[in-house]
Amino acid sequence: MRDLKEIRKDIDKIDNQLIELFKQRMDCARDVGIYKQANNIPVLNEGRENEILDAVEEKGGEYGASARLLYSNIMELSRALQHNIVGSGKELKSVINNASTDIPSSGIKVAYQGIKGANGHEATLRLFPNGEAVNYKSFADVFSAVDNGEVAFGVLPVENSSAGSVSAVYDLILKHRFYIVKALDLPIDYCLAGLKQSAFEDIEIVWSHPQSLSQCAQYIADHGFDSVPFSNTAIAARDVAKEKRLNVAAICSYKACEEYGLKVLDNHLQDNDENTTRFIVISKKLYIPKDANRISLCFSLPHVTGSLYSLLCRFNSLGLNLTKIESRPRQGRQFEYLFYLDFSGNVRSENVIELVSQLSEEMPEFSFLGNYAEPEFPIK
Ligand SMILES: O=C(O)C(=O)C[C@]1(C(=O)O)C=C[C@@H](O)C=C1
Repeated sequence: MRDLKEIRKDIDKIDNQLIELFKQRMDCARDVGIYKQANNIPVLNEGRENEILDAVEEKGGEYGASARLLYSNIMELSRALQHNIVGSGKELKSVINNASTDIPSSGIKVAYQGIKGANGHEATLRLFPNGEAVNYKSFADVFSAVDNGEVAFGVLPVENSSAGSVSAVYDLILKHRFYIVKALDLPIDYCLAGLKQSAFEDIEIVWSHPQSLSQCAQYIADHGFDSVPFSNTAIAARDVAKEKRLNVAAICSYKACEEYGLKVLDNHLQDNDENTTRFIVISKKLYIPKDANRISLCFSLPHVTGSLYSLLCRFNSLGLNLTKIESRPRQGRQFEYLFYLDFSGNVRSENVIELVSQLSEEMPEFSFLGNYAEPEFPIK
């Protein structure tokens, strides 16, 4: 066995050589950057990178896979350097610099999906206490209303703490790419809402939105109820009141129960006590409030080996905290995905805007979706 001190001496010697070579390589990358800027050539050259990665993997022998990983990181660093030289992301920087900081709070219409008493309605009232809440039948209708200017903003649920993402909304976000200007985690508390003349023992069937049925799945199973999906919790409550069947109740908010003249037959049905749903506000116009602390992006990945891995490394190396990553299959393209990503930060800080600008140049179908203020913890 070799002596540890001796081995470490060797490592130090090799590192001294490696760091010199690394500096020389970065100097070359900088020179390529200057050449690329002068000749208007894009920073990323996937073909060249793949050639280098294949060659080092082969030459790396038993360490081939590790050599590939090391080089993909090195080239990531060369690209970051070159993006600074060529001044990447000019368009995006100008969009961000021209964003307004103050979101109008009164004299505006705000769209939500469902009817009065729906969780979306409650979220809208909390997000825009002085706005006019306007209801639409579907999530797609909310997007259309924002698109054609019928309303200034739209409020949409994106994720529930126990039932997961609302994938239909993510698909619409990725399709329309409106800006996200606010977000809120709303505590969700469900009751069992029946007719005034019903008793708890009469109930055999529950009506609600599939997400809500899923958030109360254990409760429903424990009581042996049959469940029927509805497009919205408040619509389920309204229809229970309309159809007058003694054995049917809605799983809905306390507000919806009251709104449609129903009686609370049981309380707090959600399986998880900390049940919350995250709502976002979409807008055609970009607003970036001064206290913005969350950034959303969407893109697809370049065809470079390990591109998702190296993307995550970039956030990690800047100490930026990813709060969400969601992938959705691209329509009509097998095994190709669009990514939706949220992270903590403000684009007014230099390292954040540099990273976002670099990604805007490198990620196919990139969109900056917004930088908005979101409370760290659910409101009560
Ligand atoms: O060869 C180039 O075009 C470079 O910019 C150099 C380099 C590298 O570090 O090797 C960096 C970025 C490119 O995507 C490809 C390769």
